[in-house]
Amino acid sequence: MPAPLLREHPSATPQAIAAHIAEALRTAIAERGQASLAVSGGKSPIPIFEALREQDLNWSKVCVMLVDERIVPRDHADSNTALVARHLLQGAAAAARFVPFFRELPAALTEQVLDALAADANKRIAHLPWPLDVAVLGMGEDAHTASLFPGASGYTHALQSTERLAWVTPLTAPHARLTLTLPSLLAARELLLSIAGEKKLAVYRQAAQKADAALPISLVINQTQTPLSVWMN
Ligand SMILES: O=C(O)C(O)[C@@H](O)[C@H](O)[C@H](O)COP(=O)(O)O
Repeated sequence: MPAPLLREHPSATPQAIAAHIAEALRTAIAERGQASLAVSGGKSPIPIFEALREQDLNWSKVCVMLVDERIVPRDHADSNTALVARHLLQGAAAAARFVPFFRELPAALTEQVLDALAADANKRIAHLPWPLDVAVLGMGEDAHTASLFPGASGYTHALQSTERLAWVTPLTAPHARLTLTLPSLLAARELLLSIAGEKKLAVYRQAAQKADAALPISLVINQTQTPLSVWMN
């Protein structure tokens, strides 16, 4: 039986997901005068971003940040910051305030440098409206979500840290990352998870059975703190 905070939306369209996000942001603006939205990178959110930017919303009251960022320069093909700039912060949505985790990058990413980058990024996001109103999550076929990659260095810390953000170096995906920690994701007022395709659906179904740190998304699904809507297609 699905957890009480979990709502599944089969045959989801990017428009339906965008309408749901926009409604939550409008409510936040009406109640608190501003809204905060964290979005995932990767490929699947692109149609959602393009539908969301068309929503009727007072974008100047919306703060946008990433759920996770690959530690690459902004002009790198894998930059989530560039992805958001290209696909979400366009038209009326360009009025949103986007807060990047970093600007300049050091040449070598030692653990010490990663600690300093994470500390600096934590400072950058310290003044944003918090908890997040909405966090939009994706999922990989290894059940990672945000940059919570099973077995990665930094993973256990990112599951437990009281900081908003931490670094993670995945074994199975390129680039060291900065990611919102599990506690800060679960502190959001609302979580959305978007998954597409049979393979991801099977992983989701398996992860829905029980919380297991080997399947990071299971820690988001099997929690009793935050409403989670799952959008499948
Ligand atoms: O890598 C990132 O930047 C992510 O935020 C990550 O968690 C992503 O959501 C999944 O890897 C799914 O990625 P796709 O949408 O590309 O399948």
